Amino acid sequence: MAPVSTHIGAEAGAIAPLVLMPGDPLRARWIAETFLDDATCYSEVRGMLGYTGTWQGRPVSVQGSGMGQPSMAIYVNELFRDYDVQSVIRVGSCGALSERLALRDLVIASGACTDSSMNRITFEGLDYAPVADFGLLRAAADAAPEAHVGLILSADSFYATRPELTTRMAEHGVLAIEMEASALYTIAARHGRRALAVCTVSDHIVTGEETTAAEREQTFGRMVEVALTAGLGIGTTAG
Ligand SMILES: O=P(O)(O)O[C@H]1O[C@H](CO)[C@@H](O)[C@H]1O
Ligand SMILES: O=c1cc[nH]c(=O)[nH]1
Repeated sequence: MAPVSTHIGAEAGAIAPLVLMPGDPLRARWIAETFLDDATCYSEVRGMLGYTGTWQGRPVSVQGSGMGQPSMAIYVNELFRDYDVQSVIRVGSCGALSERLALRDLVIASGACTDSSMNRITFEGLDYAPVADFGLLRAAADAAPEAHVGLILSADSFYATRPELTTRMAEHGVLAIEMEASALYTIAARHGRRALAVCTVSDHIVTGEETTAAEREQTFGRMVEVALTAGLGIGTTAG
């Protein structure tokens, strides 16, 4: 059988109803090798690795998204449209914007602000509020009582040209900054599917502390456990 989508080289039926989605394709490989049983690689297109295996006997896939909302949007659109995926949980890294957060803390994003023009174009000047699926959010918060639950900022630029605007977001309660959740939440809503972002603090914008690339790739296991527990706990095969 031939692949059914443009950017994911998987055959029909090769991707599970629940997909964990890190930005880093090598984190996808680490998650598959570390957490899943009988994982097989279904796509290597553009190096954006995807795997399907099982966790506690239930099928789960892991698909890299790349960095930024345009890249995430390509993969998540194809997962929902071409592979009938029901739930996507981003398992990402993020930068802490508040001193209440420490390196390696978990952040569960109830909603995602953004500086991206993607939704401005879609909604023609209206301010859409991209939010997590409530069932997934509640399940993840139950699975990780230590996590911070709240707003994050999905920025288009890793290297901010106007850091004062990030500070203003933090002054309005935004906990952390990353680059994909806003598009994920918006596209999931458009398709009537479930989405959540669970992130690990990889660097601290206030204190300047940071983790290494190898740590971001291979040591953020707690967010993976939380995502698997939440994603499989709520009946992911339902429409
Ligand atoms: O570690 P990932 O999941 O890629 O997430 C964060 O890391 C990248 C930037 O270094 C961006 O994709 C950002 O959202
Ligand atoms: O997008 C990101 C991810 C981690 N840390 C940041 O500062 N930004």
